[in-house]
Amino acid sequence: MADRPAARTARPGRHRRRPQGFVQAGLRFLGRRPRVLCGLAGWSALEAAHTFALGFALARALDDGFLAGRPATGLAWLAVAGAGLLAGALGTARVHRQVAALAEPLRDELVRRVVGRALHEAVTATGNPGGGVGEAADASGTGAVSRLTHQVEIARDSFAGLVMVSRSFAVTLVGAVAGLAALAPELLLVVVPPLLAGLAVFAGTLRVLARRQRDVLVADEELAREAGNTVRALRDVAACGAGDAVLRSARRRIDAERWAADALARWGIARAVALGIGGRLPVVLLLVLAPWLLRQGVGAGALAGALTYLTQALLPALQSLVHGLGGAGARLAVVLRRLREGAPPAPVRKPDHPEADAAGLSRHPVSEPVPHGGDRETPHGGGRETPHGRGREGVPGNGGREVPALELRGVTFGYGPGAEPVLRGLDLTVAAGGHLAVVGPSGAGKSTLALLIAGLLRPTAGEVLLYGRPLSAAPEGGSALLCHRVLIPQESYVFSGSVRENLCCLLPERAGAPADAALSGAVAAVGACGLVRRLGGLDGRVDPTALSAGERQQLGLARAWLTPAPLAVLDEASSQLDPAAEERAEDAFRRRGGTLIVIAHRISSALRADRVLVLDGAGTRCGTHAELREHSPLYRDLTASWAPGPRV
Ligand SMILES: Nc1ncnc2c1ncn2[C@@H]1O[C@H](COP(=O)(O)OP(=O)(O)OP(=O)(O)O)[C@@H](O)[C@H]1O
Repeated sequence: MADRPAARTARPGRHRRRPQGFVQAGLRFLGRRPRVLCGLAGWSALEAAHTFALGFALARALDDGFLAGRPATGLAWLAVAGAGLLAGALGTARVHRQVAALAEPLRDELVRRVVGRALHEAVTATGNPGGGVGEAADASGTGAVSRLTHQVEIARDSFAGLVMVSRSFAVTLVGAVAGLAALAPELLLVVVPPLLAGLAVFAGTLRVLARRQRDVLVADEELAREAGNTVRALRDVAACGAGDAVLRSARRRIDAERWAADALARWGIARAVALGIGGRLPVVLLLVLAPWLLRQGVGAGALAGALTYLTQALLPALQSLVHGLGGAGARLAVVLRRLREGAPPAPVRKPDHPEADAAGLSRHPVSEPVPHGGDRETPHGGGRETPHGRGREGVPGNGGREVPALELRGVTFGYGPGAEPVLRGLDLTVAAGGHLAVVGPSGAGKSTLALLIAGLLRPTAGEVLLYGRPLSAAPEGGSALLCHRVLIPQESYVFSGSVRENLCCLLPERAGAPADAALSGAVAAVGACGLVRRLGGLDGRVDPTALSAGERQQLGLARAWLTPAPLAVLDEASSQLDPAAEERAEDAFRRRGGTLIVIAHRISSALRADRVLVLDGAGTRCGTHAELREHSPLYRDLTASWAPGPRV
């Protein structure tokens, strides 16, 4: 089993609030309904009479009727038992109505509270009590109310079940004890002590059993929620290379659930012991002590009647009580606690990025006031140096040599064993903090190079090193590389969800939820404020089909800008933006710090870089703009064809 301590610490349902709150609230609720309670008691009395008649009439039918040679009397007593059965059935039917008269008002009261609170929170969260509730708040409010009303339904059913089992046990106990006393008081001496002992064992372990049951319920729900989320997000998980993280998280949930189920099973023994002592031991004692009872004058019919009380009434009622209180009771406690606690209040943040504020982004509250990584300054705050800034990148390697951000050593790559290689024996070094533009004619292998740098393709020969570490050492799939490099392709992947979700999907799990300021800063940096404002802010919905290619690129750029990866590779990632917007986006990545590699399609992009790599098969060269203008005929041709036109 995986790390059990983790499962323990994350153990669900470890609630500190004392359950007396619910008991008191429940008693107050019942106290306000005396008529219903009286009706319930009256019909329950009819049921108790039925239980009484069950054993008593049978005993009389035997002792006074059939065993005494008076079959008519015996049959008459059996008729009494039959009438008791009918009366009991009538009582049970009426009891159901009375229970409904208790459960329905409970549901109404809970629904009223839930909806009232959800509305209140929706209005205060938007800070607009005048009725301007935002679309996002609207949507989340509706979802929350729908979830909570579903929980209310569960609470109602659990409450009704709880009332039924506890009432039924009480009624059966009264009817059976009265019947035993009427048959022969000696029978009580045999039956009542073990019954009380069993009840005491059950009562002693009830609280811990309910807690264990609650743990299982909560763990079960969390596992189901995780599985549901994973299934819905499969495409995103694959796209973000988050398979390992999702698997780890699912394993944690499974372990937590297994631990909770094991613990419940262990405590389930206590339940079996209570049932054995309270329900089965009296039967054994009755049989063992039958000779003594007969000597005390207890008739054979009375013994049969007592056995009937035990096996037909008390044992089933005790079973229902033991299982019902553990199951429905625990479910009710969990649901009521959730309804009482509701969603945590959403703090409204003050805007701290002027541009973002102008875009109206910071007005949206965050659900959790978690900063984006405790030790991480936002890359966007007031021009501060970033974690992926040159300071961190310029780590001297062995022998005092600064480790380059990227090294390609004799890289050859072809799409298939027999295919002509796209790249052949390519050597390239990009210093930490450097800015390289890659140019070349269509089909030269620029995107292939970007994929090799990102570790999404593996070289046929040679080696790619990121910050001195060979990519071949990183596990296949890319998720382990998310902290080192980010690749922004031309076709930006945007999915249905909130703007926030679209921005955060590449962030490493351990970084936690980023602060709104960090998200707004990323949006502002790449010039996407107008777009995000139009979408409704950070919690606005994204419909990929309703966005232009350029808008999708803006979201992709902001998402990449936000990551802590020190190496950013832009593969024509701003090709759909106008030149000014593209310059702004590239500029944002340069100011972000770290190393930048741009697959360029405009001369302006190449001019902004420190160095340019011209991919041209055997004529591949790397140098400054001026050097290449002098030594690379292809570069001269390309720059001539670029100016003044926009594309190669
Ligand atoms: N998945 C693939 N399978 C087989 N061949 C491929 C694949 N992807 C690209 N190629 C081929 O590899 C070569 C290089 O393609 P690549 O996309 O890297 O070029 P590029 O320089 O980025 O082109 P462009 O500027 O048009 O995007 C091309 O001949 C292309 O047809």
